[in-house]
Amino acid sequence: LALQELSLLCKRDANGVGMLYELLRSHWLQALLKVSCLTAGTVIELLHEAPPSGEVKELRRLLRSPHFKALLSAHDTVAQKDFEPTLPPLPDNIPENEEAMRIVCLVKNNQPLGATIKRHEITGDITVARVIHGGLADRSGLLYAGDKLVEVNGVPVEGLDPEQVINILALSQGTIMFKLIPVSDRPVSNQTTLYVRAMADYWPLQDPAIPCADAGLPFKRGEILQIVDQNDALWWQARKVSDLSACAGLIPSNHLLKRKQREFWWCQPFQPHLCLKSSMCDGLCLPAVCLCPFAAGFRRSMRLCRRKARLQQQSCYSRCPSSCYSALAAPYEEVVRYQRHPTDRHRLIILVGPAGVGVNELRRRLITSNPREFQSATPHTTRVQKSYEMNGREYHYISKETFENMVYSHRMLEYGEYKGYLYGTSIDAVRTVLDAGKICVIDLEPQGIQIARTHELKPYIIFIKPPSIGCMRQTRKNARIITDYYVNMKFKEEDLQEMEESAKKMEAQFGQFFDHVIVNDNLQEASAQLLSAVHRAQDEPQWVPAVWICSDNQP
Ligand SMILES: Nc1ncnc2c1ncn2[C@@H]1O[C@H](COP(=O)(O)OP(=O)(O)OP(=O)(O)O)[C@@H](O)[C@H]1O
Repeated sequence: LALQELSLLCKRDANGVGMLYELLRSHWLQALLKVSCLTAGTVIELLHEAPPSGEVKELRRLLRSPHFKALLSAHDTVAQKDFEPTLPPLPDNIPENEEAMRIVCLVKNNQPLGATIKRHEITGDITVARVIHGGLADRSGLLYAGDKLVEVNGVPVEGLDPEQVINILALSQGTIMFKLIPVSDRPVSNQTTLYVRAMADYWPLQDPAIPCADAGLPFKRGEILQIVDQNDALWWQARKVSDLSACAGLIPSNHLLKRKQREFWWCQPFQPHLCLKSSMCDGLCLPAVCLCPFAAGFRRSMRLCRRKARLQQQSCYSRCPSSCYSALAAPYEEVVRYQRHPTDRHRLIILVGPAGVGVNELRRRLITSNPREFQSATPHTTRVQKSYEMNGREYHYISKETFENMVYSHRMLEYGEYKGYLYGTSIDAVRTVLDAGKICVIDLEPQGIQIARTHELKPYIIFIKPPSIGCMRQTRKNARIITDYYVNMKFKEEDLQEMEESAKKMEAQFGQFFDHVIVNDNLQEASAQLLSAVHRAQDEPQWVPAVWICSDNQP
């Protein structure tokens, strides 16, 4: 309506003076100016006096609704300039060259200021070193990296140490006033936000090199971080994706974290593809025969062979401090959000866990729940086929030479030797299941994870974790552990302890690769959790390594 009136006025009066006069006298403009000065309460009062038409009633109802009231109350606060706390007046002694000086007043609350300062080695100037994204200083939009501090709360900073300046800030109450010379050429940030998976743990409070420990962001391996600032070669700024509303924190840059790891991690990097030599005696019980069509991958000899792989790996665990791992190569792994297209192949599901935790029990239950949807990969072996077995069902029976060729051409996800025969799970066997449109579910020693992590298989890795020992004593009363000598042996106290220990080591060494963790306390609940995790992995967006998606250079 207002626009229509305006265009009419324009047509009537070419030189504009009359138009302006009429415009200022117009009812609609006067009403508009009046309303913008009124508080919400007054509007509602005015409506009471108005004749009770349908529109008035509706407006009254709208104005009384809680969200509208909140909006109007915010408007009223601003309209009445009802700010708190009241900022002090600007100082009288503003210098002559005030153009070059900026006075910044910030109200102190429980939050940290969100900026760090440093002293220039030669000039001794104290400058803002960095402003933390999302922090108080950043949100004020008044402080920038490179601004030179002249005064803090009226105290000249010339000649002071950064620590003394911080002391002044720490002691000040209410408001903080900075007098500063703005940085002449503020860097234009053209950085894109990057998402990474942390491949190591980081505790800023234990890092003597961090410029400000309180501004550090602690993180654990496997956590996804959003990197918002990489301007500094050594200290980046990041948030956790689990808490994007928080203000960013400092993390060591890729280069710095690698350097730290080189300093602290003296052990040999982990070698993922070990060939395991058996030193155990023969003459054990035969595996129980199971003719169900999805028996592949549950064979006892295969499991015992894998168990030995684990035992051999123990020697590496005992040599290493907490974090012996090849994260030395890449402390952060760039990740992207990936959602499988319904027509794409399914993601490989890998279950990892310490011996006896229930990996096979859970896998078996999952496959039995819907064999048309889930299937295991049939392992390969060099042992002789038994009369009741069928090639490709229990195992693929191949010669030692063929097996070794598969190993050399990196076609085995994991393999080992047991009782003089080779056993292994091949990438081809996984591919066969995936090509049939099924979800392939395998269990793997964690050492095989690195080989399985390819853009083709896009594995989703689930760690099956034991509950507390007390809990296992209760739940594992009827459980049976597979050993070399006994088929059905009850769990002993040492077995439970070993399971707990082994789970801790697996988490410490490989936790960064686990997409999901299930505590196998109650079997039914754990099975239900597994089923929903597997469906989520296929149908919902997940963080995956960026190279899987931008995969031109991927094997
Ligand atoms: N939550 C549970 N409560 C009770 N018993 C369980 C639970 N999970 C597994 N079990 C039982 O524990 C025993 C060991 O489980 P399972 O054979 O699946 O272990 P595993 O992790 O596959 O070990 P391995 O690596 O030796 O094959 C089985 O008897 C199984 O039924």
